[in-house]
Formats: sequence, C-alpha cells, structure tokens
Amino acid sequence: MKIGYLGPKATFTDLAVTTIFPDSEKIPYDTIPECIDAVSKEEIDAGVVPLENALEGSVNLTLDYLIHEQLLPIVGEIIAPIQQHLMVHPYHAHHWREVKEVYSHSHAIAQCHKFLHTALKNAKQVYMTSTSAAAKFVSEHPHLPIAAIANRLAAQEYGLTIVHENIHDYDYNHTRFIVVRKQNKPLDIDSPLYAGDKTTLVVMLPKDQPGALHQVLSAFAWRKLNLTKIESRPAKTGLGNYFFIIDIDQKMDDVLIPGAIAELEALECTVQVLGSYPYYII
Ligand SMILES: O=C(O)C(=O)C[C@]1(C(=O)O)C=C[C@@H](O)C=C1
Repeated sequence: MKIGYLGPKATFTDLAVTTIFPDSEKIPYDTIPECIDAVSKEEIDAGVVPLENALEGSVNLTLDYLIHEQLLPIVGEIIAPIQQHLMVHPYHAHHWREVKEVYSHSHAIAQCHKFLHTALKNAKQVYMTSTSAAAKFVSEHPHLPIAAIANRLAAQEYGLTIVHENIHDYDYNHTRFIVVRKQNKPLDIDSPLYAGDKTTLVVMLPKDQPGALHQVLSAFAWRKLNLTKIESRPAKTGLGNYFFIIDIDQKMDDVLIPGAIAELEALECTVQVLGSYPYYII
C-alpha cells in the first residue's frame, strides 16, 4: 500500500504512519492539501494528516480542506504522543540561548508557548509547513542563529543537536491523525493498538431556528450515543453560518445512529457521514 503523509521525512505524521503501517511505501507531501489532493487523484491508496492536538485544538486546515474542497471519507484514526524538543545546528549548540528565530509548525510553536516566553523571549517565531520542514531548514542554514522545534527523529534525520528536551507546556500532549481514502473501504490493519471505533458526522443546522442545537444534541442524548467531540467551523457562506463536526464514540450501527440522523434530517438539518472507522492509540 502507498500511504501519503504530511512530510518531509520525520514529521510526527511520519512517526504515526510508520507505527501503524510498518510495511507500506510512504510518500511525503509538503502540505496537508497536497496530501489530500493526492488521495483524491488516487496517486496513493490513503493519506494521513493531523486533525487535532490536545493542547492546541483542531488543525483547521485539515478540517476545512476536507469539508470544503475534497470530501473524502475518514477510514481510520491514529492517536500519538507528541514530545517537542528544541534543536539547533551543532555549530550553535553552546550558545542556543542567543538564537534569533525559532522555526516550526504553528501547532508545535503554540504547544511550547510557555517555554518560548521564558527561555527565548526575544526570538522571532516563524511558521513552517511542518516540524520536520523546520528542522530541515535549520540544518540547511548552519550559519544562521536559528532553532527548530521538532521530534527526536527529525534531529537525527537532519543532523541537529537537541539543546532542550520536552519543551511542550503540558505533559499530556497527544495529536489525532486521520487516514483518508478515495473510497470508503476499510483499511486492513491488524494492530494490537486498536482501541475502538468512532463515527464522524458533519451537521448543518437549519437557519434561525431557536433551540436547534439543543434539539440536535437531544437526538443523541436520549439514544445514549456518547459524543466525544463537537466543534463548530464557519460554513464560509456568511457571518454566523456554521456547521458542526460531531464524533460519536461507536461504529455505525443499523438502528441508533441512523435513527439519530433521521431525526436531525426531520429537524431540517443537513447531515453527512464523514466516516465510521477504527482508531489506534500509540
Ligand atoms: O509538523 C508535524 O510534525 C506534523 O506532523 C504536524 C503537527 C500538527 O499539525 O499538529 C502534528 C503534530 C504536532 O502537534 C505538531 C505538528
């Protein structure tokens, strides 16, 4: 199987893919949209992109691109621990406190806000497409006084020295990655890391109906369907127009979830099933 991922080599997405698909051919893409487009064009069998981080919340680019540009089914989810390290070119290892710029993915920079605020208060923060793209950039500019925030594999891959370990602000730092495919075909993963199943819906509420969200939630509540996430994103059709992304803590069944969807449609909601898929915890 060919699995695309947010690259280059040694991103957190790469680590997640290697753990869950150890025997697959891995194809890196520079950006999340490029990876999703490659799935859509069937250049690859599946794509893996980050969706949500425990400290920083949703990766909006993934959500928006999937919902507005390429509506592909989610066929799996990988939850992985995230440890962020500060790294520099070996040349700067002894004077890393003097770096002028810190490069990383915006989520990684946000996860290390307290550390950056205290240890590198005057360094400019520069966003890159991924943590390993930042590490690669730092390795390619040995004479610049700059640092990257990335994982240990990236330090090894790009020959950087870790000068401060575990700089993320809170110990519990995990990211959810989703696996998307062109067709809604389950992945044949036989992994001891399997931890359960989820179903994700995208729900657009009817316009200007008092209590609509309350009614939507009660369609799940009285069926005792456990929701693990509800998030709103702009529908991009006008101010105040939002849709909701709802995760249900179980597989699509024949009765309860279809019943809830039918009830939402009767309330004039538009409902799309983004996927019903297994998740794996690393
Ligand atoms: O840049 C990477 O290494 C990624 O895999 C992306 C990403 C993200 O988008 O949140 C994944 C995990 C970390 O939370 C930081 C960055």
